[in-house]
Amino acid sequence: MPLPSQVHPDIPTTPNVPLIKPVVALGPTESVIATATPVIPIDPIEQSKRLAAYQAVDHHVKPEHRIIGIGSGSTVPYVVERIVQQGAAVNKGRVFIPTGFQSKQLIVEAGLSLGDVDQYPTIDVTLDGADEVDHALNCVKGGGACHLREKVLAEAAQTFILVADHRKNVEYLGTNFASGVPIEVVPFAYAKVLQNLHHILGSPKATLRMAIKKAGPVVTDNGNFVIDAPFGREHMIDPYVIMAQIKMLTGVVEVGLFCKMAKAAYFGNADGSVTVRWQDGKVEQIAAGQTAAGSN
Ligand SMILES: O=C[C@H](O)[C@H](O)[C@H](O)COP(=O)(O)O
Repeated sequence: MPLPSQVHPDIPTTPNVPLIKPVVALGPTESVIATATPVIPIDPIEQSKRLAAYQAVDHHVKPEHRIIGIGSGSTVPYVVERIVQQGAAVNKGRVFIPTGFQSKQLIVEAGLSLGDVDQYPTIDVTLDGADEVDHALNCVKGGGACHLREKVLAEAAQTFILVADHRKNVEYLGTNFASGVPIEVVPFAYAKVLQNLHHILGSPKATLRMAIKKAGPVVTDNGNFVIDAPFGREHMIDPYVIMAQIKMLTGVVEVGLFCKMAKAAYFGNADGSVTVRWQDGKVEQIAAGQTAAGSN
């Protein structure tokens, strides 16, 4: 996964600054026809992600932090972008632990030092994206099939922080992210796990996740398959029970339900503000002019 400026070439690296065409020196025989420089608007959802990521990094990635977990998903490139902005001096002594191929690439391409959780089973802070987060800070993860490693890094972290845009901020899981709970399974067990999900745990629409540009199923960074299992609201009001039941099925490696693991969740809003939900239920609104990205 490339850095944010490569993912979205129309997005300037400094928020609120329009993209200017590069100036190219002309040769002596060349002339130029004056045209208005196009100002390409920043995608509002991308701006929301960046707001959340910047604010979370500014609050939780402190100079004394040495071991930092980097999660997966579309908001995480902005986390890395902000960490790089903290400067080479502070980043020199740090080690960054990825949750998968995407974050490993982000770390390497940003020139940061790479480590792994088997070397560093205690992490100062992990920042990660989410598919949805409820008001009790339960969340669905695994839309990108990274949730096994993500959960290990979340557990290893002294502080686990979620970052996302406002669409992920929901009262109940399954509100917008309807494809279901991602479940990583050992390949040879997938049919039995599916049968158990359909007939025992009450998810008749559970399906094996298929790849888009490859014939066959999605294969995770760990060589496993993923099942997506939708559950009704009655299970999602307090998802811990269904999470534990799914995890008990033989062949299941990890469930993409993270129950009350995060200390805080940062959501970038369309109006440029950031909503912060804390573990203790407190909700903080950071006004547009007060956000880290807004003040840049
Ligand atoms: O497996 C992927 C991770 O759990 C992601 O953090 C999650 O899917 C959110 O990704 P995105 O920000 O791309 O929606």
